[in-house]
Amino acid sequence: MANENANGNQHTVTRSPPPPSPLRFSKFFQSNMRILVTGGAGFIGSHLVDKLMENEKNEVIVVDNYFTGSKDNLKKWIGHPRFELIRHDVTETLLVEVDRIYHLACPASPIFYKYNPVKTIKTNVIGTLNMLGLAKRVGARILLTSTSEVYGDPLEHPQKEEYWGNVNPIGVRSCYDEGKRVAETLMFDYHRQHGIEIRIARIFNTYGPRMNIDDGRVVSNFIAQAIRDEPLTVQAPGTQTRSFCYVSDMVDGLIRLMEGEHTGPINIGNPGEFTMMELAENVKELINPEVSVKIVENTPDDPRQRKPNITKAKELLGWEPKITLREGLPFMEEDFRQRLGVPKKQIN
Ligand SMILES: NC(=O)c1ccc[n+]([C@@H]2O[C@H](COP(=O)([O-])OP(=O)(O)OC[C@H]3O[C@@H](n4cnc5c(N)ncnc54)[C@H](O)[C@@H]3O)[C@@H](O)[C@H]2O)c1
Ligand SMILES: O=C(O)[C@H]1O[C@H](OP(=O)(O)OP(=O)(O)OC[C@H]2O[C@@H](n3ccc(=O)[nH]c3=O)[C@H](O)[C@@H]2O)[C@H](O)[C@@H](O)[C@@H]1O
Repeated sequence: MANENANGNQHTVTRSPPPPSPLRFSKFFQSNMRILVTGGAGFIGSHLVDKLMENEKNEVIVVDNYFTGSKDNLKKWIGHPRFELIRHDVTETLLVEVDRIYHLACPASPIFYKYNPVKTIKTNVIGTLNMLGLAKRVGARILLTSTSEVYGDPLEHPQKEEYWGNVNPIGVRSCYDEGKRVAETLMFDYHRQHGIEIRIARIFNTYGPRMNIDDGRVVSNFIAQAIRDEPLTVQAPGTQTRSFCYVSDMVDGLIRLMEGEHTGPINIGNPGEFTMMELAENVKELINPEVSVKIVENTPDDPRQRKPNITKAKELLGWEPKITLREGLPFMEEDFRQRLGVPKKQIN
């Protein structure tokens, strides 16, 4: 068996994959697909769970250690007969019987992934090894949520999947970006050596309702600051760019990748590119025109530009994002206002 990689090369697979569970082909309704979502109590994970639970043939198991996620994000499913929530750290082995593994468990906000960098590396390396071991034992297909951070501070713009990146291996972000790079390597080695069915998504900055209010990422920071009448903290120089994808588009892309025929890596993101100053101006205009913008010190190794080339996602998955930044920000504002208990001011 052979599979195409992002460069169009063939990866030779030496063994056939383990046989999947007979349930996948069961004639009579039980649950056709038993799906594990690691990190399912987090921001993207909980939206993914909502979408997967819409299909009554899916049974969903979430494992999460609640480091950055919360049971609150899943409260509508707790007690549902097709849903199970397990407090578990992916750095420990896990024995469950499943057909699909969406492997998201990993803190994503720089503040949180830098808080305990050794634990972040363990989560990416040991956590991914454990999930691959599980996939191998039960013959499950596994999808890894990798990141645009594997491109580091990119010297190529926009970033195509073929680009190998410009990553500092010893910097304060390395626990995350190098951790994800090793996780991708492990995925391909298990694929080549053991025939595991793999999928790799390279996710670009995603935002939406349910992000932690004090998550520290830029969109959640600006929205919370605008609602609280606090200055928007643009980290210097403010000309650095990001491309922001709304969470429902992201979930749609991840499911298409999982159920499609291509291993990836495939970029999933919205190519609309903004400087941080432009983002601040959009938030100001849409949410609170009276708020000020303050330039503050940046953190080391902050990538200067980031924009996905999504040709592969379009051609191979028939996917492209639908929601623009200016359409998505108000949905997030509504969620943040509700959680902060601050209604929108009436403008006369
Ligand atoms: N949101 C983005 O912009 C973005 C971009 C690129 C990649 N990603 C990737 O997508 C995934 C989800 O990101 P998110 O934005 O939802 O972040 P998040 O922090 O909201 O969710 C991560 C979840 O993983 C859990 N977790 C962390 N370490 C764990 C461990 N050792 N064992 C079990 N659970 C653990 C957390 O408690 C949390 O519920 C991550 O893998 C992240 O690297 C996200
Ligand atoms: O999409 C990705 O691949 C990665 O993107 C983000 O990393 P980053 O882009 O650095 O995310 P933010 O912390 O939101 O920072 C974005 C930009 O906003 C700036 N920023 C951040 C916070 C703030 O208050 N003000 C501000 O100007 C930062 O300097 C940076 O240039 C995520 O945190 C990672 O989990 C994810 O893997």
